[in-house]
Amino acid sequence: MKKEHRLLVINPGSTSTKIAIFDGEKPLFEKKLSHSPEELNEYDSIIDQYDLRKESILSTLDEQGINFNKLDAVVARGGLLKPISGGTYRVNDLMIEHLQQGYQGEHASNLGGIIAKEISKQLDIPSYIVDPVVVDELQDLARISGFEPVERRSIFHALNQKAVARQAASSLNKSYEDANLIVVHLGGGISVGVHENGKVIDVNNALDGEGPFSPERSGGLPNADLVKYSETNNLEWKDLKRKLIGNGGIVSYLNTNDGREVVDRIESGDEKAKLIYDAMIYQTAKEVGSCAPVLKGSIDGIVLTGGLAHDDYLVTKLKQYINFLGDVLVFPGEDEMQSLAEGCLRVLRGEEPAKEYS
Ligand SMILES: Nc1ncnc2c1ncn2[C@@H]1O[C@H](COP(=O)(O)OP(=O)(O)OP(=O)(O)O)[C@@H](O)[C@H]1O
Ligand SMILES: CCCC(=O)O
Repeated sequence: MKKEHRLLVINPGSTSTKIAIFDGEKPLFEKKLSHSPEELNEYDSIIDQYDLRKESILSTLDEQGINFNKLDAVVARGGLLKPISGGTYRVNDLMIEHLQQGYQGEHASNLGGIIAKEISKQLDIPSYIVDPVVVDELQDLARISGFEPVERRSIFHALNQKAVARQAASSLNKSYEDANLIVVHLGGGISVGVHENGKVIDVNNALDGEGPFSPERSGGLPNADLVKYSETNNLEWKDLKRKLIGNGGIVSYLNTNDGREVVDRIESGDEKAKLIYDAMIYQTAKEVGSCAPVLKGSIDGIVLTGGLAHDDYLVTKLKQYINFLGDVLVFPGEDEMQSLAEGCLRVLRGEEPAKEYS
């Protein structure tokens, strides 16, 4: 029998580092290494967490008795690089430089490629990243913001959106390259992407304040009021960023980022929780609506995914607003580890060439 490729998969998130060993498509071992706020607060920047995260990966694999010499490749979630098209990229020196400097800002996934490269170098095997958050396939029209010095940027849940869009297209008996889909990732942040024939031609920048508010992020805010608020409170961008990303959205109104807690509060009669949660659903529906003309109404399906898509209350309400636009398909949660492994396997098996970051 042909030997399967064995992979180490690394996915650094804001409060955890997920790791897995895959034999082909099959996960042999998966673990979420949690990092407490106290532990992370000791570091000024995410890049400074490199040793902490790398050591916790290596010691966990060691405890599990994983034989590093049997690995064929390391694959990681990539970070805020230059805008690039979707696909699997070999980690190269320029990528490492840009991940270290945070080319488009700070994000936990900046550590993914760096740690992958370090481990793979010692084992003399290749390392890759797949569909990082900066995948940029925007059509030119979508880049225009309305104020010349500011260009719209594509920062979103590319890995999960692309993986789920492929599944949705296949369930519609289409190839991803032939399908027109609107994909709604409902996570700690919310991104709504227009997938036309295998390219995400428009999407809200879900990190830097476009689109609906979400459990942890404010989404788009009225410009003048935001500037007045920051001047009145004497806030620099780094302070404001902390309030809007991480402590914005539902957190700022209800002091929790947990959708399950909000739903429990609504069920026990909390009117404020209901108003805020309903408003998040309403804003998300408006964002979906704004995508329909991009496809000129030719929509094969609207796909709901991410953690909040597990919630029947949200899915039912959202469907009431958007059902008229087309069939709604629900793929709750995300499977980023599997998507990373599959992206790497497509390259190792020669089904797709590895892209070069340049
Ligand atoms: N069954 C559920 N019902 C309601 N909310 C849920 C359920 N499962 C997860 N959630 C909520 O989904 C949200 C996103 O969780 P998830 O863990 O998918 O996102 P994340 O990985 O932290 O963020 P992102 O997807 O933006 O990277 C959280 O508010 C979480 O509480
Ligand atoms: C918007 C990119 C992914 C995330 O941090 O939520």
